[in-house]
Amino acid sequence: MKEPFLSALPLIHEIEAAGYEACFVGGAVRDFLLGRDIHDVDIATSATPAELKTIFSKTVDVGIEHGTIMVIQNGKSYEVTTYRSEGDYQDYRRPESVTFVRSLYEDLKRRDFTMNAIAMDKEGNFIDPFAGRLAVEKKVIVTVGSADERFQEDALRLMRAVRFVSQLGFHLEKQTEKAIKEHVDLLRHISVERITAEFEKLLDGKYKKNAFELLFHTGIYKRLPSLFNQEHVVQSVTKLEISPLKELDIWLLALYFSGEHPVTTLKKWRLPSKKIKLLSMALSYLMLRKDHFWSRDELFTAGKEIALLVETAFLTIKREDVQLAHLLDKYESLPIKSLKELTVNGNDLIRWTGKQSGPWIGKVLHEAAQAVINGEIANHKQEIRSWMENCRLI
Ligand SMILES: Nc1ccn([C@@H]2O[C@H](COP(=O)(O)OP(=O)(O)OP(=O)(O)O)[C@@H](O)[C@H]2O)c(=O)n1
Ligand SMILES: [Mg+2]
Repeated sequence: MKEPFLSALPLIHEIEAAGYEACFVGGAVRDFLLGRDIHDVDIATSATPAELKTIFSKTVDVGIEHGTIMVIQNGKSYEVTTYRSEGDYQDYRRPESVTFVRSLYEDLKRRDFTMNAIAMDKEGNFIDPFAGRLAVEKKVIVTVGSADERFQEDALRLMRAVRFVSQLGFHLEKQTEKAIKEHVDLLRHISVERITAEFEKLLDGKYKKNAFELLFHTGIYKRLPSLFNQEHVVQSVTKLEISPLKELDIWLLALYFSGEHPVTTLKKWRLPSKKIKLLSMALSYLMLRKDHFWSRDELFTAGKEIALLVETAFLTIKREDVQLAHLLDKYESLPIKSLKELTVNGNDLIRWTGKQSGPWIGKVLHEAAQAVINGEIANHKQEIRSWMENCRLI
């Protein structure tokens, strides 16, 4: 056995010493079998939360209504969940109240996919009544028992299936895929926040092209908080497979293909306002890098055109530039961020040239602004004027 299971072992020993069962379950066991990084181990037990509290001195009620408490030991925290059974699901969402059971089998039976229904005991033996290990070996996502029932119990599982495709590169078993198609409408019962949380994991996955194809193929995309243009997204995602950008890219694409104001789209996904701000800034920076100096309003209405630009920007931007933080630092350090910040305006141009006002003014200002952004000249009135004269712009 390896970390982080090893440091959680004493907990299992203590629960067992008190006369109850305890084992590792869920994503940690699945990821262990796959050789993936394991973030947090989940422990399942036959002891009720009240019984656990008599065993451990430091506990926090993190999800006690679902039978989960957090045990704190040696400065680390572990989620321990009491075995529970299916059948308490209401309105196709997670159950409001749960029925605790004493049997591990009953607990594994109510889980979503066989790969997530494998338990591992303290000696590293697997308890795998639904052939989850075989599914992992075959890279297949298949529900535990009836697919219809599992999806009706909690419709978020539709999204989970697709995000596992993206993270793990697995494929959907036939019946499971059929049931997803049939139950797409159930997603309307699921909160936007939960859908977005799964979608963000999907965006972070290595196999997002497959996942996006599935979103369209199953019809899930119609139930997402904002619409995507299917053809454009599939094309772009194919390119993005080789793009070093991770979540930023698809969020940006989501904006363009929705054909509406980016902030409107991102609000539909209920992203935190800080994130919305960061994404708009990253968007502006990408535009500036592609020599497109547009006002915010123009930027927001340019839709498709921006999409094409960003696609090429993804492919041309240097790898070290792509970290969001790096991108934003660069954006912050730009000498000007809009035409209005240029020290020269249209009236100056008219005065200097004696010419009539017209579309030429915008073009000249635009070129000067781009030169300032590229660091060719400083944002000083006289310097800009000389530069314009040298370039025969005025
Ligand atoms: N809608 C859900 C959510 C979770 N589970 C079960 O609860 C476990 C833990 O859930 P969670 O931590 O949300 O997902 P993981 O599968 O552990 O994935 P991750 O690695 O992203 O945490 C899952 O493995 C699965 O057995 C479920 O049956 N149905
Ligand atoms: Mg987990």
